[in-house]
Amino acid sequence: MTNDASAPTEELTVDWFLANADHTLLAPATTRDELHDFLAAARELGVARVCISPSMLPVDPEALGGLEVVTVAGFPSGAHSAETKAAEAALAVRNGAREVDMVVNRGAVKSGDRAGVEAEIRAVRDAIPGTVLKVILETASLSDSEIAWSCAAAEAAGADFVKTSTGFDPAGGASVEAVRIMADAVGGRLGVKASGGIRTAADARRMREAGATRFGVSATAAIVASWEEPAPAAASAPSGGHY
Ligand SMILES: O=C[C@H](O)COP(=O)(O)O
Repeated sequence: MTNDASAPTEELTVDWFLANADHTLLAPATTRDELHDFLAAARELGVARVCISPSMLPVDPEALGGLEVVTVAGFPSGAHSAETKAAEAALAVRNGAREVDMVVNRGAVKSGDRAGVEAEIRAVRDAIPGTVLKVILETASLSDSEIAWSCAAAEAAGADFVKTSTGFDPAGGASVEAVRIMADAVGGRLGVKASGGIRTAADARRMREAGATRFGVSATAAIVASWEEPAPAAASAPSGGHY
């Protein structure tokens, strides 16, 4: 299964987390040297995948050292045309991306344009057949009902995952509540990627318990370092956001 949408029953070990984390570097001013250091750290951490900006592709296979490349389309606003997102995704796949995380058109979601949302996701889906496609909803800016029907649109359009956040929305990143709504909406048929503001192992565990099957994280080293720490008594929702 491409979306690892299995129910969250297995123990959340650090190895499972590393196998299901997209170690992320999407800061717009990232330099080539910073990318090089990030990839070296990713190999050291033992993650399976890195999520980087499409302008960084293709990546020297030696620098990748077996890491799979995830990239983004229409990032971070999502306000690009469907054609632009589809072309960006197709180019990224030609440049070595194995998975593409597209940002949904939030204006269309806010307008209640279910057909338009589904059509743009399908446009990207059709542009990259056989490549894992995730749909970023930017859930902190959506109502519960908007999250739920957007997930249904993503499923109908053939996406493999729904994903909470870009990590760049001032309104916030992933929340337990949003992940739960998404997991309920896709019912295990699609994966659920929690991303944005996940900073500790306790955050990751809460997301997993809510139904996350994948994590988008830039604080991967800190999460791994905090793995054996006791969980804090009070659950705090990650705030997310780089701005
Ligand atoms: O897509 C992934 C996010 O950009 C990661 O957000 P983060 O830097 O808050 O972990």
